[in-house]
Amino acid sequence: MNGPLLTVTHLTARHGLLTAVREMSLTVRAGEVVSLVGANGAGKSTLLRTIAGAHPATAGHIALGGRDVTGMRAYQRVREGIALVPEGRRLFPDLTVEENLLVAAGRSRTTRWDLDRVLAAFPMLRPLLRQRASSLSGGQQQATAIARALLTGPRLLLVDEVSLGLSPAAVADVYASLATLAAEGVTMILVEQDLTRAMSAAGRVVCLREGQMVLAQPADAVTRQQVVDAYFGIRESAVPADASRERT
Ligand SMILES: Nc1ncnc2c1ncn2[C@@H]1O[C@H](COP(=O)(O)OP(=O)(O)OP(=O)(O)O)[C@@H](O)[C@H]1O
Repeated sequence: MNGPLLTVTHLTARHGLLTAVREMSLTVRAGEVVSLVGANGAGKSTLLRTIAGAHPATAGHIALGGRDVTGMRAYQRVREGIALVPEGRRLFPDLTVEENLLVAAGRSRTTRWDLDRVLAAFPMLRPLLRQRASSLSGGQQQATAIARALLTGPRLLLVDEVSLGLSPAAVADVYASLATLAAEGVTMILVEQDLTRAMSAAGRVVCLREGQMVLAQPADAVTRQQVVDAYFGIRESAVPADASRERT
């Protein structure tokens, strides 16, 4: 089994007085795909952004491959191998798909992910290379944003809100490409609201609630109901122990 690639230790991140991520610890092994789920405001985006250096950590540590990156700026973490696809994707709308991709390719850490290889994982982008990003559908934009992140040669790919706002067909296309990346051993943390997708795409499901991790289980060892219960904070103990006796 591969060793840990990402180690998050007692991480706290705030927005002013609000603690969005509270003393969270999480380890992700090389080659692992983790789905991060949780209700709106649970802290998923803040966790991803803090790992990527787009938001400051108040306390705790983040290490990649054993190297502490907590004090590094976002661009330095890209060089270390952390790539974030943010919510809203943030493409350059006036540039073509190819230009958006090549912006990142110039900063690649490795030659492993060149344009051809990325396009093999995202075949839907090939006919779109000359189109301006502003003319793309949501699914095409998401594919471009993930492909752009891949061209930085990441060791860890973070994708916020993979399927938010996409049509069912676009979601299927994006997940087909993510499955290709997973098969190639790309380590990923995916924020996904769709629990069915979250559980089928990942090896492990991690659920956050109010800035804390309330479930972290192999995807095949947990039921959808258990994830839903963790999501809403419903515990078995909330069901009266004598409820079944009352019915008899
Ligand atoms: N820029 C900000 N300023 C102030 N508070 C913020 C900011 N961004 C997030 N928050 C708050 O931090 C908490 C965690 O938000 P975060 O966006 O990390 O959650 P999330 O699980 O990603 O939810 P969503 O699915 O809505 O994006 C929420 O209470 C949110 O209101």
